[in-house]
Amino acid sequence: MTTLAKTTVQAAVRAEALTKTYGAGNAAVRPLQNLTVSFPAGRFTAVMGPSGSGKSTLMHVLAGLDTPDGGDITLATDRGPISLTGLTEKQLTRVRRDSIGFIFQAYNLIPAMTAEENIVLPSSLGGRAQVDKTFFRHVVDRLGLTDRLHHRPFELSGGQQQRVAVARALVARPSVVFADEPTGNLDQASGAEVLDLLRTAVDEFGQTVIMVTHDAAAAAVADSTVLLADGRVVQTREEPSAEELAAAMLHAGSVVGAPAAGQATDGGVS
Ligand SMILES: Nc1ncnc2c1ncn2[C@@H]1O[C@H](COP(=O)(O)OP(=O)(O)OP(=O)(O)O)[C@@H](O)[C@H]1O
Repeated sequence: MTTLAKTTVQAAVRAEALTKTYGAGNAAVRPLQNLTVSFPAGRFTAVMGPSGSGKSTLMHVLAGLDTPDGGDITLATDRGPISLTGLTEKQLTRVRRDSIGFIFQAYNLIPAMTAEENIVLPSSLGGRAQVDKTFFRHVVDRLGLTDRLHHRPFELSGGQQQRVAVARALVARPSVVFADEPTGNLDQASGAEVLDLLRTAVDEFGQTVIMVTHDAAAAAVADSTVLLADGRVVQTREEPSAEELAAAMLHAGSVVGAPAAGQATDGGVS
């Protein structure tokens, strides 16, 4: 019991026995199959797995963008732990706005708005307290966006657009930042820059980052990696090398759903 309590306190997000099914009968797809995982606060965790293993579904469900069919999700926030399951849509919207940042592969910026307007948009919705100007300047400066603030997305490169999206996710100081393939559309140099910024968010701003990636080199930037296969956690690794992760991905692809001998299988990475 003591261990469980300690794990709960240290976890930024904990998911217990998540299930999710799309469709019915023979056409049913089960992207989450009794999935339990814990993401420690103040750390950078990568989520990897074969295509269709449930990574994006997990991110969306953990971030309150989609609802699981069963299981529990607990998010540690400034106001204490919040269970996402059972919240009304209105309550969920508030939790997303106040405690969650999300970075999408396709940036998802508002085309008619400047970079600055995009960055502060979530913070200005719903009567929320305005963004901390000092922190805004710090983030924008660290992300190299100071002289791009008045540009619209179409006037920015892909890498710059993703940096705006990273700034948007960080400025409100959410409890946790989810990133779903944030480097998937970027060239290698821009991708490395975004990864460096996510690392900075953890190391300098003390934030929690959970990132889905297909790229073993990108995952190696994280502190630990959770490997999914067939809707379950099959392995967790602390500070793995890119080579170890590439080998683990091959293994997960060939032994879908079967935990590797001697590996952690409870989903806990804290
Ligand atoms: N809205 C949806 N409706 C029906 N099926 C869905 C939906 N979203 C996801 N799926 C299915 O659920 C499974 C898991 O999808 P998910 O996107 O979570 O996998 P993934 O690991 O992120 O894959 P990839 O690496 O290819 O992005 C897939 O078979 C997918 O087709």
